[in-house]
Formats: sequence, structure tokens, C-alpha cells
Amino acid sequence: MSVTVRVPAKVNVQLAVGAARPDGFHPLANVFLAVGLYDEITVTPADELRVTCDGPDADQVPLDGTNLAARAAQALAERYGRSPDVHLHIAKDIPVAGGMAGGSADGAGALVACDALWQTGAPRDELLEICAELGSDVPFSLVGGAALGIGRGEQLTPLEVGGTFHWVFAMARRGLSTPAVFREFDRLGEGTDIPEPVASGELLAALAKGDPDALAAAVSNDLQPAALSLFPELAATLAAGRAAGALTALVSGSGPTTAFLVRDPESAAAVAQALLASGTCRTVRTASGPAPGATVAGR
Ligand SMILES: C[C@](O)(CO)[C@H](O)COP(=O)(O)OP(=O)(O)OC[C@H]1O[C@@H](n2ccc(N)nc2=O)[C@H](O)[C@@H]1O
Ligand SMILES: Nc1ncnc2c1ncn2[C@@H]1O[C@H](COP(=O)(O)OP(=O)(O)OP(=O)(O)O)[C@@H](O)[C@H]1O
Repeated sequence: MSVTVRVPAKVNVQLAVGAARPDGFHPLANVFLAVGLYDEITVTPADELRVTCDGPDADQVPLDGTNLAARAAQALAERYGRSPDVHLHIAKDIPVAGGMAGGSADGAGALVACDALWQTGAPRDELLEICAELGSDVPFSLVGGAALGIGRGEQLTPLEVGGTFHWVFAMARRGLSTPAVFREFDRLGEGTDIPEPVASGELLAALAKGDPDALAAAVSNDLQPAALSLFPELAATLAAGRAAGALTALVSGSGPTTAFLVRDPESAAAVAQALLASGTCRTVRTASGPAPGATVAGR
């Protein structure tokens, strides 16, 4: 008996960041959009808790107890007083350390998979609570679609989306550490007045309407200057995508993956090809959103 769960990546269409809180986390107005790039997590009973991973970035994924999928299984087992002895296999398609919530997807996926395998019947609110303990992005990986995250990004309100948005993603030649990007944000903001993060009304209206031009005009990412400061070569990738006709170009979350909003799948293919030809990235992928959250794909 095994259970497989499919979980999407995310792009942040708005990431407003406030000044660091006393606990070191930053208050956010984080507008998440799940996109159709997926990791699949398969859980099978085993003699001990063990993680395996395959996919193009598999060699960068830790297979010990620090893996978010292992931590999710441990957390659920502890709550229900049972043994966490399972084999978790991650079929990884989401770039690692790319700002697309790949590890978070695996955490949410393992939680849903173990919940189904063990038939714990945990209420959704309890699963979301465990997700929030695992990381700020993990609750969104569970729910998918589109949502506004406040607090450190874990307090979610689902958002209406009136259409499908088409994207091209350019994967960089190395990763960026999320804490390092937040630290660079702090350094760049030293001595300035950092406003409270608020969601943009124009952006929420554009999502609700399903209007790519309006969304392109409203996207923003307060972590982008910090990501560019640590990874200056990303400026050339953003420029190449804009020159190829993307409606807008931005760093996805803490980066270094860059995201390009386009009008339709044909433009996605053209922008993807131009980005690859520019030589400014490792690889490109196209995907559209919103995509559903963690979903049992097979038993
Ligand atoms: C950049 C985003 O991906 C945007 O969605 C998230 O804010 C990061 O979410 P995540 O990777 O799940 O982050 P966590 O595992 O909760 O935290 C990793 C580290 O990121 C920083 N962090 C994260 C979230 C937040 N609101 N403020 C922060 O300063 C902290 O240094 C923290 O130690
Ligand atoms: N299941 C996992 N998959 C990938 N990385 C993991 C996993 N579990 C733990 N990690 C660790 O987390 C680090 C960040 O990887 P991840 O792919 O989650 O980054 P990210 O997509 O930039 O995250 P986010 O967008 O949530 O900030 C990795 O370098 C790795 O050490």
C-alpha cells in the first residue's frame, strides 16, 4: 500500500516585506499563485523513516531528518502517537533553492500523503497548523490556487482568480539561500523607514479579473533588489525576457528563479526559446496558474 501526492510550485505575484520582527522573521503581504510545476511524494510503509529523491536537482536535496518531507512525517506521527516509519520518495521537478517553494511543496505533500496512508482523519486546520510549524510557505503549498499570506506568510486568505495566467520560468546556474536574501534586504534597508506591508488593490483586482496586462502592471517583489545584489547576473536574464516580449519580468520570491508573465501559451514558447538562446540561464520551463494544492494522485 502506498499513497502518491502531487504538489505545485508557487510564484509570488506580490511580495511586500516589512521591517524584521524581534523573532527575526519579516511581516509580509505575500500574494501567492500556484503554478503547474509539480513534485510528487510517494509514501510507503517501511522499517524506518527514509527519504529518496530523483529528478534533475536531486543531488542538492538532503535525504536526512532535515528534509522537509521527513520533518512533516515526524510531526504528524508525533501528534498521533504513532511510528513515523515510512519510505518517502520525492519525484522532484521543482527547482531546488529557486524561490518556488520546492522544499515546502515536499513538506505539504508528505503531510497529506502520511495522513492518507495512516488514515489519521486530521482536520484540515490541524494539517495547516503543522504546515505553519514547518515553514512560512508550507501552508500555501497545501492549499494552492491563489492566496494572500500575512504574518510571516503563513496566515492565508484564499483569493479569487478569474482566468489562467501563463508564465515562463528561467532557472539560474546556482541557488540562493532564503535567509541570506532576507539578511541582504535588512542590510539594504538600514537607516530607511520601511513601510508596513500591504496587499495592492490593483493586483488583487487584476487576479480576480484574470487580466494579464493589469497583473503585469501591478506585480512587485520587495526582495528583488536583495536577490539582484547577491546575484547581479539575474539582471541580464530579466532583460532578455523583457526584450523577448514578456509582459513583465520579476524574481520569484527570494530567487534566483526569474518569472516572466506572458499572454498565451504561444508567447510562452517564444519567450522560453529566446531566454534559452540568450545563455543567461541554466534552463527554462513554462507553466500556468492557478494550479490546485497538494492532491492525492494515486494509491
Ligand atoms: C521568500 C518566500 O519564499 C516568499 O514566499 C518566503 O517568505 C520564505 O518562506 P520559507 O522558505 O518557507 O521560509 P521559512 O522556512 O519559514 O524561513 C526561512 C528563513 O527565511 C527568513 N524569513 C522567512 C519568512 C519571513 N516572513 N521572514 C523571514 O525573515 C528567515 O530568515 C527564516 O529563517
Ligand atoms: N524536500 C526538500 N527539497 C528541497 N530542498 C530541501 C528539502 N528539504 C529541505 N531542503 C533544504 O532547503 C533548502 C531550500 O530549498 P527549497 O527548494 O525549498 O528552496 P526555495 O524554493 O528557495 O524555498 P522558498 O521559495 O520556500 O523560499 C535546500 O537548499 C535544502 O537544503
